[in-house]
Amino acid sequence: MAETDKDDLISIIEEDIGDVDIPTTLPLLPVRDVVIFSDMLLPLFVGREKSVRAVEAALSKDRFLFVVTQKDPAVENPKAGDVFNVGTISRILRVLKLPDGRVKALVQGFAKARIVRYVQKRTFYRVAVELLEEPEVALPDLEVEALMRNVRDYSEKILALRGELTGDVGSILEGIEDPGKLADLVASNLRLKIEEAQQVIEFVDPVARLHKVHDLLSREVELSAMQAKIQSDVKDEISKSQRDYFLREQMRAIHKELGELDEKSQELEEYQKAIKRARMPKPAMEEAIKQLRRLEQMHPDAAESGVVRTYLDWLTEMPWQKTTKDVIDIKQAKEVLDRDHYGLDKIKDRILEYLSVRKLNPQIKGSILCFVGPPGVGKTSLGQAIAKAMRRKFIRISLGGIRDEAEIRGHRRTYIGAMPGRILQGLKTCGTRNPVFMMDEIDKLGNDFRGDPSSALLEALDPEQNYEFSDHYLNLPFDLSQVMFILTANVTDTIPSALLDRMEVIHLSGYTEDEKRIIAENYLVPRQLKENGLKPRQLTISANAMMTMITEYTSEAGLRNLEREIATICRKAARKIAEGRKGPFAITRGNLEKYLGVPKFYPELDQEASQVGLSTGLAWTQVGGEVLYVEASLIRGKGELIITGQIGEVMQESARAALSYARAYFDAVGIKNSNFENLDIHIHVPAGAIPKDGPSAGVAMAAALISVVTQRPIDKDVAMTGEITLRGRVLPIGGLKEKSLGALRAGIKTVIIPAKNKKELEELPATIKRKLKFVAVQNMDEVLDIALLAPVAKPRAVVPARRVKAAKKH
Ligand SMILES: Nc1ncnc2c1ncn2[C@@H]1O[C@H](COP(=O)(O)OP(=O)(O)OP(=O)(O)O)[C@@H](O)[C@H]1O
Repeated sequence: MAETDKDDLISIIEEDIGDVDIPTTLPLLPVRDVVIFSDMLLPLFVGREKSVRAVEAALSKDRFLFVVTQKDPAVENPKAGDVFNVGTISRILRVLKLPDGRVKALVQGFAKARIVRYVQKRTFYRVAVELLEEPEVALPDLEVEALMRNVRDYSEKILALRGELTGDVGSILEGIEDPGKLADLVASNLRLKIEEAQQVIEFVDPVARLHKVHDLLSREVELSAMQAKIQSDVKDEISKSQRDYFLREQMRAIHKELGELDEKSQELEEYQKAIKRARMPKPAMEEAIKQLRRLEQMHPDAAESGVVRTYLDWLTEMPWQKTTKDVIDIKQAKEVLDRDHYGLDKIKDRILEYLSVRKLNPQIKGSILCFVGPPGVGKTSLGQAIAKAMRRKFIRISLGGIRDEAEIRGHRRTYIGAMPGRILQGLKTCGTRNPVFMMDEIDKLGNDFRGDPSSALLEALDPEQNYEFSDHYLNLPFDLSQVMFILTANVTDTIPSALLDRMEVIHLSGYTEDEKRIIAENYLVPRQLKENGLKPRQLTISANAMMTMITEYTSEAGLRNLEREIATICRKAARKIAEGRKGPFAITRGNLEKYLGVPKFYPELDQEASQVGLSTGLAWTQVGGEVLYVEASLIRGKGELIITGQIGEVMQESARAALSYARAYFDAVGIKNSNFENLDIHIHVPAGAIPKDGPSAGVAMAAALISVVTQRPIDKDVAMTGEITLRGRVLPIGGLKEKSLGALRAGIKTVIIPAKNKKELEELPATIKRKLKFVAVQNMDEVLDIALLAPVAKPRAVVPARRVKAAKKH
């Protein structure tokens, strides 16, 4: 058997064999796994019996052998067809007989030859060969030189990539000028596959052989480069993570040595404790543990781990079981309500009844309270007082402008930056699951393609289903049934009806000027003094000054702006004291302007004189009651009705009804309707861009129309409210108290109200009734009797020239 010892250095020996006769019949030595090229030195272990004989035969003669490669290295006893035809005539340079019968021989390739026939086949093969003479290459040849240069470069590159490049390789390669020899040397050192090496040897023409080697080399360069890259990438990756791992382990060992926990274990342990502390219901606990496991397996820097941590934080910080103990002492609750709020007797009673029921039946799934009223009338502070009375925590969120369902119910965790909805956020902030939870501006809730927040809200508020409210972020049911929800709104019309059905609406109306003064003196001023660091004796505000502030510096149903003005005075006084001035400061009507600047409102001046075609209606808006002026005029046109001034559909219809009534009236009083054929009737409801709607201005519109046609001015001190029918009946309206307060603020003296509203007068504060004269009417005739003054000119249905011009200009 002939085996190559591939690890032995194979090098070239330039030996002149010119004077040696190369025989053409030689013993055959089949070898496996190697192709021997001319000039190549190769140590061989010869073990197979036939091969040992062949070696012995060679040694007994001139030491020449024909070394040829087996096609299949696995064949133990190769026959004629099992070896390639082309091989190398080689000479044994040295032999060593081994004790086990094997022979170690060092052979050197001499010349390339092809087997012509098998001469002897018995104990070993002997073959007759034909020498394959290489054709001469005519040098210098540019192409051959370029090829040789490339082959040298490639060889060096490959050896470098394999890490086998030694200093002398370059010079050895440089030293070979024969293209055939270069091809052989490179091929023999390239660790080619047997088939490829055999292909190379079979090219007799040296240039063709060099080409083949060149092709093999270029492929090998690519392969080796790729291999090297992959290896280095893998190595980099491995070495980085190994390094990190190693460092982390070291840190862990150090911490352990110091009796401390490393950051990760510490964090995990803390979460574990927090999960226990949170006393979650079973499903939440299971989810928390599952997430903790996930976190444990994650690399601390993985992006996903942040998401898991935030989720765990939420889970563990939610007040799953934490509650405050309700103390419902009705007497004490009354004290708290009275201490913080003046008046509001009916509302306080209603709240105390609500609390009493809760005291007797704590499990009651009662309705939800909803405070409705203009801004600054104490809705929020009543909510706070309820919380205080029950010793519950108080939390307040505003729903105004919320359009996205996710604001209520949270975003799914798959979104980046996902968060639970406002309700759970609120609960987490206050830390108990039974707070008084106030939701402001329920009437300003939006609704669009992002979902309907009101349906999510309904789920949260509905006592039938809110014991397992499901927030998209938490994705676990949370019990809201212990929360006491209180909603607030300015009006009820825009509250989604499904919500309104479930609420117990408590109306809070605005305050009269006297009430405001009393509240200001007893509640707002002491609070503002305290907040601004002043002592009561350092600043006093006279009753007169306070009244002026109420009438000339604010014009509102509630107390917001008044409190702000008081705060301004306190701040200014505080500054003076801080600057070293000694008090006390007394604010009087005389020096009020020094503190607050010029008055902002002149209520008495709203309408200086009674005018033709100008009536005063009363409106009930989001900010309380207000006067509403209605102007009517006749201009040349085609008998059309023009209505302007941001008014809603109901009010427009009301204007048409008023016009129809007015026409019937003109007929009745003998004014020909044919007079209007060339005239347009224009009704305008001025005062800002505030949208106005509702039917209760019908009476005021009819009065303005009749006034402009009859040329009788309308008494400026009279305000009117009521819906009108085509036959002139006056129908009832809502919000009488608010409207009366609005009328008072505007300096009105007489208010015409529908007869059906008369009963409500009993509930109005005495101060209002003292200052305002109420006249209840059944029909429009009565209104006209009270409101219209004597005509300023002859009744006519034509337009004064001055007005036509003005109208044309526009
Ligand atoms: N009856 C009252 N007695 C004492 N203080 C009052 C009374 N009503 C309102 N206030 C005070 O007036 C201020 C404004 O009230 P609050 O903030 O409760 O109004 P609100 O109705 O909630 O207004 P908004 O609708 O704008 O939220 C508060 O400082 C409140 O304490």
